[in-house]
Order: sequence, then C-alpha cells, then structure tokens
Amino acid sequence: MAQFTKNPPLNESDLPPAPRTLLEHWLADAVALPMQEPTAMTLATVGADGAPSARIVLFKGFHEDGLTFYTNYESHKGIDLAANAKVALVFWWDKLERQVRIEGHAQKLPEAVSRNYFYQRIRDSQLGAITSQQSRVVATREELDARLDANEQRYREAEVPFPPFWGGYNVTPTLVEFWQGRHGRLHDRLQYRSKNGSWIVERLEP
Ligand SMILES: Cc1cc2nc3c(=O)[nH]c(=O)nc-3n(C[C@H](O)[C@H](O)[C@H](O)COP(=O)(O)O)c2cc1C
Ligand code: PXP
Repeated sequence: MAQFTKNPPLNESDLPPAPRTLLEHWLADAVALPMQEPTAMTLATVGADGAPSARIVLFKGFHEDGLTFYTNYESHKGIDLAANAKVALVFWWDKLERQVRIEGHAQKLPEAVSRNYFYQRIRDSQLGAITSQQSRVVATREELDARLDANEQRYREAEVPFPPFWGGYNVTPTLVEFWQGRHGRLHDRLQYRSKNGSWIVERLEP
C-alpha cells in the first residue's frame, strides 16, 4: 500500500479558533480538484433499536455553523433521526489525503430554507423527490418509472409541488477531527471538542 506523503505537518499553531474556518478551507481545496463529488460525506445514524446505519449524502452549505444536507424525512435515515438526533459525518478526500470526522446532532432546517433549496434543484430532481418513497421496497423499476411518468403528466404545465416529506437537516457539531495522512501511518489528528460553548483543540495519536 502507498504511503501518505502529500501533506506538510498539521500543527496546532496553524488552527483557527473555530473548526468551521478550517473545514471551509479544506472543502475549498477539495472543490478545486477534479473530483466527482468533493462535498460527499458519509452520514451515520442510529435507529431506535440501537442499530447504526451509514450512507453518503451531499453537503449543501453551512447554516448557523451547522452542516446541511437534504433528504426524504420518511427515509431510513429520517426515521432514525426522528428517534435519535445524534449523528456522525465523515469526509474523505483521497487526492488530498485528508479526512474530517464530525459528531453532533441533526435538526430539521426551517421549511422555508428547504423549500428555497428544493426550487434551486433541476426540475427532474424535484420530480424525483416527489416520486420516490425513499428507502421503501418497490416491486419493480417499472412501477417507479410509471409513478414518475404520472407525475410528469400531472405537473406538465405547473410548478412541481414542494413535498412536505422532503427537506434539509442541519448538523450542529460537538466534535470535529481534522486528519492528514503522514508517512509510516503516523498521521496528524487534531480535534476540536466543544466544551462550555468554546472549542478545545486536542491532538490524538494516529
Ligand atoms: C455521491 C452520493 C451522494 C448522495 N447524496 C444524497 C443526498 O444528498 N441526499 C439523499 O437523500 N441521498 C443521497 N444519496 C443516496 C444515499 O446514499 C442513500 O442511498 C439514500 O439517501 C437512502 O438512504 P437511507 O435508506 O439510509 O435513508 C447519495 C448517494 C451518493 C452515492
Ligand atoms: C436521492 C438524492 N437526494 C438528494 C441528493 C442531493 O443532491 P442534489 O440536491 O444536488 O440533487 C442526491 C445526490 O445524489 C440524491 O441521490
């Protein structure tokens, strides 16, 4: 396996007072590279039964220092989040040899914010959102396509209605770890931990 070699050391003295600033820099570095989905992050949730599950969602910007993403509120993750707001997020940028791990809690975004984002999406994705009963079992692909066709016909001359079961979540972080690969697997790991309303920086062993 290749060694991680790209990064200069990540030093405590390089860190801004709040993690959002560094995360914005790292996201900008990722977006500047030719990567298909530089804002993709793994979202882990925990169900009412204590079982974890994880999937990728797209980061869609900050809201009051939280990280936002959009989804179906009745999906597997939506049902998990209704029972347990605690989540973990992970970004991994292969070309940068960088990982960011976040822990925090997710809250629904205000409906007006979700509605605004919904109408920024292309019309086909609006139709996709109203058509998909995300995470449910569907008998065949044809059944899904038939439902899409029906929605296309129904709203041919009209705005796609904003679905009440679709919208954003805002993840307020309580822990943000910045990880950079280093030679010999002695990576740099610096974490911000929220304590009494301020951030404490700690170095973790690799
Ligand atoms: C690159 C990528 C980005 C994705 N972004 C989203 C997203 O922003 N929102 C979403 O609901 N699903 C997104 N998905 C699909 C999810 O990974 C997942 O299949 C879906 O949300 C259902 O998850 P659940 O059944 O655990 O709720 C994305 C998948 C990939 C591969
Ligand atoms: C089901 C689903 N919802 C939402 C998204 C978020 O992306 P966008 O809002 O850019 O379509 C994705 C991205 O793949 C997705 O697959």
